[in-house]
Amino acid sequence: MLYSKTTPADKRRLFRERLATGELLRFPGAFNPLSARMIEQKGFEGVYISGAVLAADLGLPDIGLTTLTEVAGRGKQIARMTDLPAIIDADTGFGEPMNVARTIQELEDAGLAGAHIEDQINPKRCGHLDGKAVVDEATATKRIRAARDARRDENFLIMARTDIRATADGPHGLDLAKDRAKALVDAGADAIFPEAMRTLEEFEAIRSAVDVPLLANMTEFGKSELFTAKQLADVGMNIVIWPVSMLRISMGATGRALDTIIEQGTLTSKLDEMQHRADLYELVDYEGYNHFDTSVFNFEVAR
Ligand SMILES: C[C@](O)(C(=O)O)[C@H](CC(=O)O)C(=O)O
Ligand SMILES: [Mg+2]
Repeated sequence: MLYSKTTPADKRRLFRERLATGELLRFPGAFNPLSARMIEQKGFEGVYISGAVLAADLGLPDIGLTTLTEVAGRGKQIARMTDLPAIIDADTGFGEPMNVARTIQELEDAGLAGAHIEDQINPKRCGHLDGKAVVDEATATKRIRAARDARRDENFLIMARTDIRATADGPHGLDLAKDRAKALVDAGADAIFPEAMRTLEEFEAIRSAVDVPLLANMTEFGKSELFTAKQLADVGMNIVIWPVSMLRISMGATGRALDTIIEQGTLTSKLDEMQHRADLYELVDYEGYNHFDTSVFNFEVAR
């Protein structure tokens, strides 16, 4: 009832323990606090909070328009609704290394279990678009050092994302990614997010280059093929995200429902696709609020 029973410090500790097993942890993207509860209810290991979704939710493109205050605020709303660890997309850290330091402390205070900071130039763009540019190694590693120095809970996971793969075609791009990943680990990154890997072999190449947990991004309509959790586990990935997928599914369904209203004047034909009132009430633990007032939940919901 109300919010997570697990403290942020415990979430981080438990997350680190789970990550240390080397198994693949599945982090679907929560597009709002309620969907984080559903991710937990279904039995996933964690919740991902996407910058692209946060921007899209505000009707904005994913080009670094959202601010630290907005991202930390939404991250807090989502993280507090689940006992699962939540990892948030901190883009480029919202500025210079000094800003990265403040970002990490704000995200710790917001109850997140970790964040990724990427090596794109400001303003950043979606990792799966063409024409990205990255900062040089010295600047990228400075961001990660600043993040490490700033955190007060050593279990807060600092993940470095590198976008360098897509800046060059073919094997050269992959070599750049391997070198950048190594440099980021040397700078103190706890984990690496190699962005826009094209094949399983590319994930494998990063796996053999560094010895820290690796994240695979299974975003749709992008540069990576969509692999199964099993395929990614088999090449040694440790976290997989479906960052925007649940928003895409929901918006797709919403568009079809709006068309149905236009065509049929009613949503009766869509009832089976809807989350039932009873399921919504269960998800928000309506009944639990009787603890305060026994008249809060005193009705039956017919399915
Ligand atoms: C992971 C990502 O950074 C995000 O913000 O969710 C995006 C996802 C996307 O735009 O599909 C990215 O890969 O850049
Ligand atoms: Mg992003």
